[in-house]
Amino acid sequence: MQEPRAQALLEVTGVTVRFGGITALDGVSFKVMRGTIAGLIGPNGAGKTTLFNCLSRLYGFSEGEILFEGKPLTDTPPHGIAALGIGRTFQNLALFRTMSVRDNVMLGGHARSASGFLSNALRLPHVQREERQLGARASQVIDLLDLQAVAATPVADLPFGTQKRVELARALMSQPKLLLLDEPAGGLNHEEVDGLRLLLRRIQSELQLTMLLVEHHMNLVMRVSDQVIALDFGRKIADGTPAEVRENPDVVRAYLGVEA
Ligand SMILES: Nc1ncnc2c1ncn2[C@@H]1O[C@H](COP(=O)(O)OP(=O)(O)OP(=O)(O)O)[C@@H](O)[C@H]1O
Repeated sequence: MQEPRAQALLEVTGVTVRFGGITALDGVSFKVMRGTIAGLIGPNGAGKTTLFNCLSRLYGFSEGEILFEGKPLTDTPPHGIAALGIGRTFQNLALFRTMSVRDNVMLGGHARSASGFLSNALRLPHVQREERQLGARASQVIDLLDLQAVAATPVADLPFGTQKRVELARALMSQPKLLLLDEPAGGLNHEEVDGLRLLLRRIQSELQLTMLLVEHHMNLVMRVSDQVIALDFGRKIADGTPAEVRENPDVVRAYLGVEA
């Protein structure tokens, strides 16, 4: 039997999504191995967001299959995706701006908590235990993302780059096995992008996390990813190491719009 770490965590096979006359994804297949960072690139309209939305079950697909840990994703309803181990961040931050960093982070853990509304309201002993565990985990995640100094600060009072780290922290609270990052470098300055690259590597090594990121910031994708997948007009045009993909003539053509 194969070692679990050597297996693909995610296997996308022949996924096709159509919106009326538009084929947003056209038979896309790729694998992401456990513990690796994969970058998903492509010009505007290539199908990157559509693919993310398929992975978080916001969109259905007319053909193909997505296996997560060897099981069809379609076996799990959309609201069960976080509990299955797939977390995500959004292009536009989805934080509660008047709440503190710590409270925002804590909320990320509730997506996976087992307690129901009634036992929460009654503060039953197992709920209190769960709250304590969530609190301890929030402290760990806040430390990992260097947010200790601002833990009590309302999110609205923080610079945009720090707010993005809070969103990342919140996504980590659900203890995902696969983290989908939607343009994590969007809106960040040069220095912040470099900090993000180191942070993603730290998260990967400390939490043994697998990540798939959609990103337009080429420098970040090429430096942080173990594998890069390129889409164009809904089709996969390249899949390999950053060096291989950067030199691929179809990728060069897709970005420059000229013969390579
Ligand atoms: N809900 C939808 N209804 C109709 N068409 C859609 C929908 N979502 C995406 N599309 C179309 O599918 C194609 C792929 O779009 P998608 O947003 O996945 O591309 P993208 O690679 O994420 O682009 P960008 O980099 O600009 O975010 C586009 O032609 C888009 O107009």
